[in-house]
Amino acid sequence: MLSVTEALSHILSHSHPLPAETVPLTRAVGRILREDIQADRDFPPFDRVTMDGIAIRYEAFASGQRTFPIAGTQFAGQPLFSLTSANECLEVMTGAVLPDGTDTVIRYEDLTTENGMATITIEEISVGQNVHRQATDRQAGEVLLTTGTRLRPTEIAVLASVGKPTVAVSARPRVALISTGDELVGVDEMPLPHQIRGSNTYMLQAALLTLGIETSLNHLPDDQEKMTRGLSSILAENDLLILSGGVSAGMADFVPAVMMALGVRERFHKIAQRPGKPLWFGTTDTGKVVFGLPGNPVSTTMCLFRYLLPFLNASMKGQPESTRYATLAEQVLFKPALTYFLPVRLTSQPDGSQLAYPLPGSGSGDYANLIDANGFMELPADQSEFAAGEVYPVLLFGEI
Ligand SMILES: Nc1nc2c(c(=O)[nH]1)N[C@H]1C(S)=C(S)[C@@H](COP(=O)(O)OP(=O)(O)OC[C@H]3O[C@@H](n4cnc5c(N)ncnc54)[C@H](O)[C@@H]3O)O[C@H]1N2
Ligand code: MOO
Ligand SMILES: [Mg+2]
Repeated sequence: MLSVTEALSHILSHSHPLPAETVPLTRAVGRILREDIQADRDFPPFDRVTMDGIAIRYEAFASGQRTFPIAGTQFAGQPLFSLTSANECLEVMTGAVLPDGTDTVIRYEDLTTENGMATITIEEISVGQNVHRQATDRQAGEVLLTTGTRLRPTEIAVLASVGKPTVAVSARPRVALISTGDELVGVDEMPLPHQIRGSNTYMLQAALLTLGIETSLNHLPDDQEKMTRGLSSILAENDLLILSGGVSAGMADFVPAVMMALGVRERFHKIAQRPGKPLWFGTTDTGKVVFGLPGNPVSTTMCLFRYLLPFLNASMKGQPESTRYATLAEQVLFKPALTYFLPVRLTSQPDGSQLAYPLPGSGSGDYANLIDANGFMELPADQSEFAAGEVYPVLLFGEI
């Protein structure tokens, strides 16, 4: 059986880079940038006042002057004023350009004003205080964001600042999510005693939406013929199919056979892991990709984080995410020669480390257990005892 890393490299070898497209900035969050972004101006573009108060020439203060006639006011958004007399001051507001002829700002809390005069009431000031100097953060022409960056709200702010009403990002794959199983009913239906409401495709849809990927929700029954017909048209209209269920050893687990009948070549079936062992992966000659995720909800979730998200990231030419690690809080024993994805509750410690408390739950059907967990810890297959204090990689639910 394939190991986790072998399976992932198979999967990544079948990711085809998607083309770039231009989208409005207002729709770009979560998408992968496909152009380098330069600073069009210095950051900040002018000497920026950072406190409401008065601007003076430091020399005047250093020579003993404490009371300054107020010669005017420089508001934010007004063109540059000049202080004509070195012994006067200008009132200045946060966000304003520092007036020409001044170099230091004293906040209102440190002065009094009366009859058009400002008197500084503190003894210690430093030259240049309360001024955010032009170009101290970034210089015009500097590359701020590189292609492959996933656009978070903080990057959206940078794009707005440099004047990008539209931005080049990776096109999104056409993705169909397909639940299978006669026991499943819709979210708006009342299940009979032997039925359940399907949840996996909703979980997958939510995960992909955070990457800006829209998906269609589909359902097919455990009927080989109906499944073949349904999947044939879904395959024709999509680049990526993500199925849930129907991939293990049951008499109604038709997904691998149906896929092969539709010309999807099996690249692998089964990985030495728990949960998620029966993962099925296939591709067509035309470059379409099919993930047959195991139906048990914890397996589906684990396969999303370990395989599907890296695949999508590679297809959209995103910069690889760095591996996260945490420290196991308690001893764990796991005998089978399988990589064990253990649900854990991560807590930050005062020393800055992350402790992972095991939440094994009652198996891969126990998705309520994931409410308390905030990630999976990946425990290697060649070990059966995992001691408290050992450090292992973690997949964090909050990272998407
Ligand atoms: N004889 C064997 N039986 C099983 C094996 C095996 O190796 N030999 N593997 C087990 C493992 S491990 C897993 S994981 C499951 C995988 O099952 P399938 O992918 O075939 O999925 P189903 O049989 O259709 O369903 C399994 C389970 O998941 C529930 N399910 C399915 N879809 C959804 C959905 N959209 N939302 C919520 N829950 C869903 C379904 O009701 C079942 O309870 O097989 C083991 N069996
Ligand atoms: O490997 Mo399965 O995913 O235990 O239920
Ligand atoms: Mg099954």
